[in-house]
Amino acid sequence: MRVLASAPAKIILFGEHSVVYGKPAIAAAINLRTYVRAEFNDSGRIKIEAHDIKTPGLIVSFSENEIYFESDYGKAAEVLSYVRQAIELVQEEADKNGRGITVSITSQIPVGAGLGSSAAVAVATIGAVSKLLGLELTNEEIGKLGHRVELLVQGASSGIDPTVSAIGGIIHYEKGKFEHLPFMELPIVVGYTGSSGSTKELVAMVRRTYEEMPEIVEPILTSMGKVVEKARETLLSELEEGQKLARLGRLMNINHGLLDALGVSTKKLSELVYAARTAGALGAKITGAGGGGCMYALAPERQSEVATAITIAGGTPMITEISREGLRIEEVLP
Ligand SMILES: Nc1ncnc2c1ncn2[C@@H]1O[C@H](COP(=O)(O)OP(=O)(O)O)[C@@H](O)[C@H]1O
Ligand SMILES: C[C@@](O)(CCOP(=O)(O)O)CC(=O)O
Ligand SMILES: [Mg+2]
Repeated sequence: MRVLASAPAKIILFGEHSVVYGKPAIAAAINLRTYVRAEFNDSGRIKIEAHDIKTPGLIVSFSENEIYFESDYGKAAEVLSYVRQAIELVQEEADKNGRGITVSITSQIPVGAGLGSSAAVAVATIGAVSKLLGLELTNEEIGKLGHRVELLVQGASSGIDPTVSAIGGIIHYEKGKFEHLPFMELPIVVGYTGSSGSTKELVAMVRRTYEEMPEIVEPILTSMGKVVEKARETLLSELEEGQKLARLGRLMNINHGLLDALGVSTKKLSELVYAARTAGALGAKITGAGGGGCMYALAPERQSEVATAITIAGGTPMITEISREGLRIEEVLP
């Protein structure tokens, strides 16, 4: 039997980082996907084929007739820990870990770019392997298992990314609970700096600042939570479309400033944010953990101008759409 599953990337519209501290956040699935194929093999082992992951450079040294491999294979193996944990959790749930399984991954999502590649790979793996092992899980349950994977690998995770990747659409999320917000096409442009940041490290960095200066960081996190509530209110309001987007844009700019105050922006991210605003975006901010990765801009009728401005500022623009669908089983072959 062979199963092919896919799960989408996301952008965090409002509230990354503060969501880890129990504040609300809003995220949307977008139409870039990670595909995971799972099938049984006869080796009795788990085999992972990750086709899009760059491993640290290969280092070899030679003497007269010997080759010595000096690469850090520990690091390379660590990169696959989301996939490994996802497979192990499903095996536990299914109470089956006898048979060999081959998991093969291809992905459209840039890695470490704030677009939730870790959650998408975990959710798609859980989706494919659970189906292979005959477990009947809902997408919501798969999102919860994805959260456990992120907690195991990262040490901390709010769970918003695996939730939105599993169920799709636009969600308001707080402490493990979510609500779908009305679906709307948001005129967004994502700008990729080309560099990456590790969520695990950035979340730990914010935690250290919090512990060192709680009296300063707590009010920042509280303000972020308030920005999110205002954004939710705006999205649900009867305001005319233009006014709604203008208000959301202003809230994005405030949210970006607060993220910058937490220290998760970079020079390049800020340059892309300002380039987008100058080109007419109503708002622009980081999406995801920061430290590199992506920003996004809200740019009704200005998407192509903003995309050009992002290119000129040295980034890669991506005009993406919100995805209604979360985890999808693409194909089951006997
Ligand atoms: N296609 C993939 N195959 C295997 N692992 C992946 C893939 N995409 C992402 N990952 C895992 O997710 C990690 C990146 O997650 P993270 O630091 O949370 O950034 P983000 O979720 O913003 O991309 C990678 O280092 C790798 O461990
Ligand atoms: C920083 C955070 O709020 C979002 C991280 O998203 P990403 O892994 O950078 O795509 C962490 C979390 O919510 O668990
Ligand atoms: Mg992640």
